[in-house]
Amino acid sequence: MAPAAVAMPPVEAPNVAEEFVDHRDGLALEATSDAVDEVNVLKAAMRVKNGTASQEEVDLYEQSQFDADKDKTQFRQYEDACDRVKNFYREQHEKQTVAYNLKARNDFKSKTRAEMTIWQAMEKLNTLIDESDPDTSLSQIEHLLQSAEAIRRDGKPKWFQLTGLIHDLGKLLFFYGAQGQWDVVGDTFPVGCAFEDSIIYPGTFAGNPDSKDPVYSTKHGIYSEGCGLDNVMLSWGHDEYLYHLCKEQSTLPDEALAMIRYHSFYPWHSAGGYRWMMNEKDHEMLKAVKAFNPYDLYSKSDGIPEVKELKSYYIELINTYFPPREGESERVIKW
Ligand SMILES: O[C@H]1[C@H](O)[C@@H](O)[C@H](O)[C@@H](O)[C@H]1O
Ligand SMILES: [Fe+2]
Ligand SMILES: [Fe+2]
Repeated sequence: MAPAAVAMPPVEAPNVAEEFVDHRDGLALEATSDAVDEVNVLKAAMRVKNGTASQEEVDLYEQSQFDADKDKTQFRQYEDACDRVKNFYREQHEKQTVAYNLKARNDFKSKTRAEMTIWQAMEKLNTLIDESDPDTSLSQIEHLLQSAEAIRRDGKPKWFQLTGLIHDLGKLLFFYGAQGQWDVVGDTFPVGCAFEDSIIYPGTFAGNPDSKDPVYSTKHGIYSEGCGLDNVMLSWGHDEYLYHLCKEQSTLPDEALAMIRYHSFYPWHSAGGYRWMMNEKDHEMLKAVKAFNPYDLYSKSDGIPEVKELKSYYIELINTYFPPREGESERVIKW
C-alpha cells in the first residue's frame, strides 16, 4: 500500500511552528485509506470492537491490585542510576529536537522496514539490551511476557494481555535505521514547547537547541491549551512507531492504542506534567495508560517466564487482534 502523500513542512524554515500546526493532521500520520479499509473489513468480519472498550472492560482494568505488594522505592531510581543510564538521557535530551522529530516521522512514512510476524519480531528484539532502563537486565522477550502474564493473572481482558505482550516491540526500530538508542527507548516528552521539570534529568536539556528557540522554549510553544495529545509531537521512539503500526494493522481498541503510544510518557502519566495540553478524550486515555503502567514497571521483579510453554496461548491472542490473511497462519506485519 502506498504511504499517504503528505507535504512535510520545511524543517529549516523560521516559522516551523506555524507550518507544523497547519500540517499536523498529516504529521499525526493517520492511517492510509487502504489500510483503514482493510482493518474495517477485518473488524466487521470478526465482530471485534475497535473504538473504545466497553464499560465492563474499563471496570476490569480499573480494579487492579497487581502492584499492592510491590516495593515501589526499588524502581526508577534515576539519581542512583549507573552512568550508562545517565549518559543515555543526556544524549536523548540534547538530540530530540523538533527538526529531528519531523525528519523521523517523514522517514517512517517513506518505507516499510521489514515484513515479519509478531512472534518473529519478539525473537529479533531479544538481542537488544535497553540502555535507558535502570530496572531490568532481562531480555526483551522476557519483559514482554512478564508484563502480559501479570495482566493475565489479574484476569484482565485479552486485548489488555496482548497489549502487554507487544507494547515494547517498537524497539525493533533500533535495527532499522535508528541513530542510536536515544531515538528508540527511554521516557518520552513533548517537543515544540518548553521541557518541563516533570521529565527526569531536566537539567540536561540545556544542550538541546530547542531550549533556546523563541517559540519552542515557551510554555505552550507551537501548541495551545487543550489541543489534545493526538496533536502533540512526542519525542520519537518505540511508542510512537508501534502505535502507528497497530493503528493500521490491528483491531486493538483505542485504550490499547493509548497504552502503547503513551506508556513511556512518564512526565504526563506519572509525574502529573503537561496537563494543560489534554482534551476530553485524553482524560479517558490517561486512565487506561495508568492502568497499564504497573504491569510494565513492577512486573520486572517477577519470576522469569517460560517462553516455550506460553507461546501457543499468545499466538492465539495475536491472531485475534492481528488476523492472518488468507494463506497465512500468522499475520505478516509490515514493520
Ligand atoms: O527505560 C525504559 C524503557 O525504555 C521502556 O521501554 C520505556 O517504556 C520506559 O519509559 C523507559 O523508562
Ligand atoms: Fe517501553
Ligand atoms: Fe516495557
